[in-house]
Amino acid sequence: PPKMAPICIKTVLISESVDPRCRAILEENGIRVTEKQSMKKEELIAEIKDYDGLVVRSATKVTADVINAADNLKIIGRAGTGVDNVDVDAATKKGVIVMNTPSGNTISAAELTCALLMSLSRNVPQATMSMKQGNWDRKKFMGAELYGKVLGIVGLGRIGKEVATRMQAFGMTTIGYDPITPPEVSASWGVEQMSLEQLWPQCDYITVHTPLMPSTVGLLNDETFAKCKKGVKVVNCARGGIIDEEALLRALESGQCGGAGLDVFIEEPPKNRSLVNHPNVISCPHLGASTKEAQARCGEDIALQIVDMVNGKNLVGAVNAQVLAGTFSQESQQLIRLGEAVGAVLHSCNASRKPFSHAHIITQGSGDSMKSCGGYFTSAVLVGLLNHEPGRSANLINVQSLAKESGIAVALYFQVNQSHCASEEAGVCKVEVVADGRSYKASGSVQGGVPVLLELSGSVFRQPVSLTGNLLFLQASADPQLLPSVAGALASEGVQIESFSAPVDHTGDVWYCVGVSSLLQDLNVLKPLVKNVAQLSI
Ligand SMILES: NC(=O)C1=CN([C@@H]2O[C@H](COP(=O)(O)OP(=O)(O)OC[C@H]3O[C@@H](n4cnc5c(N)ncnc54)[C@H](O)[C@@H]3O)[C@@H](O)[C@H]2O)C=CC1
Ligand SMILES: O=C(O)C(=O)COP(=O)(O)O
Repeated sequence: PPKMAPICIKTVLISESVDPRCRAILEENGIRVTEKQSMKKEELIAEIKDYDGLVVRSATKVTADVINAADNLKIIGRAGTGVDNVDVDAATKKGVIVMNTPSGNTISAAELTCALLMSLSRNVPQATMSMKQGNWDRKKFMGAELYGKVLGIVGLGRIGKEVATRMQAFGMTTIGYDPITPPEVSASWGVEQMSLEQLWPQCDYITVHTPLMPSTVGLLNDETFAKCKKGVKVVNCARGGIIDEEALLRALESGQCGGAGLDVFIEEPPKNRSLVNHPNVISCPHLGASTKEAQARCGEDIALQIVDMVNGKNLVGAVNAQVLAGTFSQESQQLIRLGEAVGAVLHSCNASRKPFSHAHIITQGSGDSMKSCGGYFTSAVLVGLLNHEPGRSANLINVQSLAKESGIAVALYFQVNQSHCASEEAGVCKVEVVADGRSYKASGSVQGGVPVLLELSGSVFRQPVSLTGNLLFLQASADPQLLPSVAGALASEGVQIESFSAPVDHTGDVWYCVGVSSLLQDLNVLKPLVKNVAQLSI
């Protein structure tokens, strides 16, 4: 039966070194935590089976195999920013929330970027190594000032901004490119935006701060290096591959690139050490977020975000599951219960058991709630429709993609209701679904916090039917004798009638709804009395 239970997390696996505050906060909130480290993929696949939550950093590869092996998984928490190590699509399909803590390590990553820029300008790491080898080589490590140089920042989000303002203090001119951050916004923190074509030839230094995604793989490549100033120095503190590693090596060897500061690699740790070993490359083993402060923030943030979600307080940091964002108020929870219940009623009335081809959902109301609930209300109806199909485990996160896979054409409309009578102010939903060419309709509302059914396929109930408990839906020709005959048939099965809702109209085949003490083992006992019978527990 459909249930809008709060997201329940009882057990969490932390598969990497995450600040101890994370475990402490989860445990203080009654969540059992297991910590493991350096797990091989097979171990993770075997271990993840029973956990409700997984907390990772960047080393755990949460692939589709891992996600699909996790029978109870509801959340993947990333104690950090980049989620490129998580197969977010696979998680969404499975109905698993992916959540990160995007601002906890911004300052640390920006500071390391600045450290690499400064080290590149003055050869600090190379000079240190030379000193340790007993040398005193003042000529070899001649540097250049950052003052007056041009820094190109590709990706003007959180980290890009912090790098810009810090390097401006050194007298650098900061220019940049970002397809989303508006130029006037970046201008307010001193970064002039321009196209990449204009940017490349102007830069003495280039630093990248984008996520890793198809459009950012190889942003710096043979072609773009060729457009840069000879001797340009580059920094990658974002993700391995944003600067094409092979193109970088070629540019370093030709002198087109004068030096690189790398914190991240396509493969971590990199097996191919040619970049790391190049004399003009300085590098770190992915240390951008490795500060006490960043780890404390990220560990604490991810735990608090999970706890807030479990307590139905709010949803912060979800990178998929946007549909859940507006679902934490009591009113939206009630609408979700209504949507799921109406969907479940229509599912149970689909006598053909053939798949649904269409779902049309109309929300009507004079208040704002019915207008703004469209996204999650539609998903809730689909959950009710699909969750009862064998092998399906639909929730608000994955149901749109499940509906698409099933070929259901979904349409949503909103109608403003001018009337101000109490029931209509609460809002009414009308849902029509089609299966095997036959249409089924239901309309419902929330009354006194409870979802109610107002109408079922043309039969308007005299009293709203409370959509809770065990319900039987009977389609029969209108007949005053129906109630006693049904009561008799049910009694013979040990089932008592708790409520009986008849329609206003008494012509032709109409729908009745009967509240019962328990569901029937076998619906056949009612078949001689009715045209159609369906049952449901909500
Ligand atoms: N080395 C480390 O330990 C750390 C690395 N990171 C990485 O840093 C990167 C950036 O992080 P944040 O600044 O927090 O992310 P953010 O989301 O605040 O900023 C990323 C920016 O990149 C922009 N962008 C997207 N596609 C682009 C393109 N094709 N060209 C130019 N800009 C593009 C976006 O519009 C956005 O403004 C992420 O890849 C993250 O994983 C983050 C923290 C620590
Ligand atoms: O937050 C990020 O994107 C990072 O790259 C930091 O990774 P980490 O948590 O140190 O494995």
